[in-house]
Amino acid sequence: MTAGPRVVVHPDKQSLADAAAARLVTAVLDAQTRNPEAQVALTGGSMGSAIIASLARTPGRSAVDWSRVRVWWGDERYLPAGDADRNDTQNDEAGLSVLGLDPAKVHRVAGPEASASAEASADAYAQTIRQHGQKAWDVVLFGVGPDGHVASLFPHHPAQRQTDAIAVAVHDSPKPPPDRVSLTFECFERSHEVWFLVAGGDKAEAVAAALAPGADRWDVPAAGPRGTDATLWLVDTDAASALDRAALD
Ligand SMILES: O=C1O[C@H](COP(=O)(O)O)[C@@H](O)[C@H](O)[C@H]1O
Repeated sequence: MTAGPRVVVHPDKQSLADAAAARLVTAVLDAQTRNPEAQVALTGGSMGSAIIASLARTPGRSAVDWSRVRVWWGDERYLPAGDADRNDTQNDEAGLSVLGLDPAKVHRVAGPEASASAEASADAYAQTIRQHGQKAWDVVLFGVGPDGHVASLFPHHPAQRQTDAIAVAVHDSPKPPPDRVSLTFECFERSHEVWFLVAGGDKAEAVAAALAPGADRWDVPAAGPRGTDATLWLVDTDAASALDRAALD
């Protein structure tokens, strides 16, 4: 069973990031009452860094035992460690280190300097998830591209159709860089909570398309992932502008 999408509209990008950060603190605390460790999958892009920056500033973060949080990425651009275009680098620059995570529990996707190919990196990441992952992610964060992509699962891209795998190599990505590693839809199915964080008018059509009844993930990947407990669309007013607001209230 999965939870149908629920939309929460915030006035602007900053208040969305701040509210999502506060929500994440609560979700992590809850997860740590269920299990020894909380499992969180981070995301890149504009909102992926915005939530980390807000988290690093929120006083409520001190309530969490961050040494009991295991951090993953839903996708990574297949670039060398430290490259400014990597999702983890952008999250680091936003303040990830301020949280006090245990570096051994921060699971980064290997880049070309540490793996023979994106395929080898995807296999190694899947292996690490098998070793350390619990039965399900507690929270998976997604940004959404203007084309409706999530993680590195793009519309009409064959990597979307990979089954029987936790992680997949993505080549010829329509958004640079061309080579990436992404977790699969199959893997994201094991999520308690899935949160889409979306700000900006350039994302409005993608948000409306993903939330349209009967939306197909092949056309709009963001229509795919759902949590077993919650599927939250945390959006700002601009990103919500193509939604039928009457239907949201
Ligand atoms: O390439 C990617 O894009 C999305 C969204 O990025 P944005 O800058 O349009 O917000 C991101 O969530 C994803 O993780 C990433 O690799």
